[in-house]
Amino acid sequence: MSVTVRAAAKINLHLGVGAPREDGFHPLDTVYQAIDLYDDLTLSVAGEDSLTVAGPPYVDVDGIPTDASNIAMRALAEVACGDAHAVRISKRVPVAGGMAGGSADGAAALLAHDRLHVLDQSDEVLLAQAARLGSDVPFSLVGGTARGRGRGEVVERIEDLGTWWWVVVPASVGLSTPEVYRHFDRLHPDAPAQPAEPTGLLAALATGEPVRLARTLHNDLEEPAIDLRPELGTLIERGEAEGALRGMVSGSGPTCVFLCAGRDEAMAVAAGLSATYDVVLPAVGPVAGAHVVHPG
Ligand SMILES: C[C@](O)(CO)[C@H](O)COP(=O)(O)OP(=O)(O)OC[C@H]1O[C@@H](n2ccc(N)nc2=O)[C@H](O)[C@@H]1O
Ligand SMILES: Nc1ncnc2c1ncn2[C@@H]1O[C@H](COP(=O)(O)OP(=O)(O)OP(=O)(O)O)[C@@H](O)[C@H]1O
Repeated sequence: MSVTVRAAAKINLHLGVGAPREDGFHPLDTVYQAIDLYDDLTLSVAGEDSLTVAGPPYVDVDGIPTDASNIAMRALAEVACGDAHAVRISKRVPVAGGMAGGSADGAAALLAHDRLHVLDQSDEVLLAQAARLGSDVPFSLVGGTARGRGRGEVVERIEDLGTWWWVVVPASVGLSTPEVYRHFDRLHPDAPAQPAEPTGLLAALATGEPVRLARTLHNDLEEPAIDLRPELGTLIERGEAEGALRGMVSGSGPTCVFLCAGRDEAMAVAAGLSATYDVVLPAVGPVAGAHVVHPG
């Protein structure tokens, strides 16, 4: 008996970051969107704990711990009541890419555990478990388009009837999320306590018009990420020259994402970028949060 859960990568359409709190975390006002780039996690009961990861060549499988420090194993340690488990992850979300790949696996493990053991816990309980694992994990459960506050873990769904086409360009070497936040602090020692609100973006989302959304995309971690990796600035300019409405760093980076006018435009931008960049992935959002699927 096994259960497979699919969980999506995220983009931050808006990422407002405030001055660090006393606990070291930064207050956020963010708008997440789940896109159709997925990890699948399969869970079964076993004699001893084990974890294996497989993925396409662009996924840095060697950069993923397979011991108790893997976020999927941490999730199980949080909730398991004695049983050992075998975990298989089929990974497509770039590692340390700013797309919440680890968080997706943490959310998938929580949901798979709940379903495998027929616990049928409430959303409230699962969301509280997710918040203990990491700031992005509750959103990985919820999916769709949602506003995140607190340190990102307080998630509120947003009605989003749009279909948004993206082109995703991962980097071959990841960036550390804490390092990007530390660099934000260096660049902005006088950052206000309150993060920037996504007022314009929420209005643009409601119109369903990509040109309007493009004008309101905002990421406070873009500047530190580009300062650490200047080539990301070149990539963003190139994607916009290829016809994207707007390019931006995804979360803490280094993955860059490009909003396009529609499906055909995304395919054209992807074809143009493919001449220079090895991995270029068209994607659409919003999509569902973590959910059970039949193993493929
Ligand atoms: C950059 C984002 O992806 C935007 O959604 C998230 O803020 C990162 O979320 P995450 O990877 O789930 O982060 P966590 O695992 O909770 O924290 C990892 C580290 O990131 C930094 N961190 C994270 C979230 C936050 N609001 N402030 C922070 O300063 C802290 O150094 C923390 O020790
Ligand atoms: N299941 C997992 N998948 C990927 N990385 C994991 C996993 N478990 C632990 N890690 C570790 O966590 C680090 C960050 O990985 P992750 O892919 O979640 O970064 P990220 O997408 O930049 O995160 P975020 O966008 O939430 O800040 C990796 O470098 C790796 O060492």
